Amino acid sequence: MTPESTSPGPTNPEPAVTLSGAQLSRGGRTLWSGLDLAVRPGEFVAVLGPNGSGKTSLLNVLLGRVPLDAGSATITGAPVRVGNPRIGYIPQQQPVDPGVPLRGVDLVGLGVDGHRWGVGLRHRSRRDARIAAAIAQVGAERFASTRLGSLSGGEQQRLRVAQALAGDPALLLCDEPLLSLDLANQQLVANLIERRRREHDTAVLFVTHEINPILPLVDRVLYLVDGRFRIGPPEQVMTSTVLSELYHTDVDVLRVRGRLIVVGTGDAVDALGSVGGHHPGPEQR
Ligand SMILES: Nc1ncnc2c1ncn2[C@@H]1O[C@H](COP(=O)(O)OP(=O)(O)OP(=O)(O)O)[C@@H](O)[C@H]1O
Repeated sequence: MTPESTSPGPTNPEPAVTLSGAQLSRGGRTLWSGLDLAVRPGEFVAVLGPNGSGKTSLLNVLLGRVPLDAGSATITGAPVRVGNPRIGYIPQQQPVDPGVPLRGVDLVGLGVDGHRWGVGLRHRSRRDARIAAAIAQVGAERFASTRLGSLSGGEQQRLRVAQALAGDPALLLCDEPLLSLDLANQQLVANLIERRRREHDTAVLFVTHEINPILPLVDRVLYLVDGRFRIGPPEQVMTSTVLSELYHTDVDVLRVRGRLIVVGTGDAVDALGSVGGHHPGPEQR
């Protein structure tokens, strides 16, 4: 597959992300190779795959933290680099020690001037206004001045979203942002990301093990398995045929009340881990 977009223009804008012939090996293993992908502005791409398939490593490549072994990667037309202000990043949730003196408002502040360490915005009032706007965007005014370690996982995650949005990103990289959130907070965080995408044409690369909470939002899926991958709309990739090919074993994909249930057999049960929503939901338990 080759990146779909050619020369940028009003009807063919610069892709938010391009990967061309991208290859990455870690620990002596090729995670993926020959990866071609162009993500257009405003596109929502879910990145799925079992543990260790290279999803987080892909985000690290786009963040400029890990070099490709072959091929190239660009962000809004420019080569990847560390500290790219066009990128908003929501990392995997880490527990925050209650003793850490960082407040929500400080975390969001890093999103405003994090790419300009030691310089900051010229006018403090403008910086404060941007922080306040980002906090308001996620409805976190009530707890923004509280220490992060004293906040619930859902409250912390809202502030991480605010931090990622504060820099006005063209691309949002989200690493399992719904992990360990209850259903209401999953919905809330997914809606915040979706609103950003819709209102600002921000492209979204969303790493997840559970596609169901975001299924209505997803334009395309990038599914990585043991060095193999498929890219396409969910209805073309999340099928028994495609997943059986990727896993080299029988995998059934069922649609139950708008949810995708992935059922593997033999090794696939282990290989699938928590992939793609095969967990029994409350209604199946
Ligand atoms: N710095 C590193 N050095 C060596 N190997 C690494 C490094 N970082 C990651 N890896 C290996 O690369 C592989 C892919 O890791 P990665 O974190 O990208 O997977 P993932 O698909 O995000 O997994 P998970 O679903 O468990 O988060 C793993 O086998 C991991 O051990």
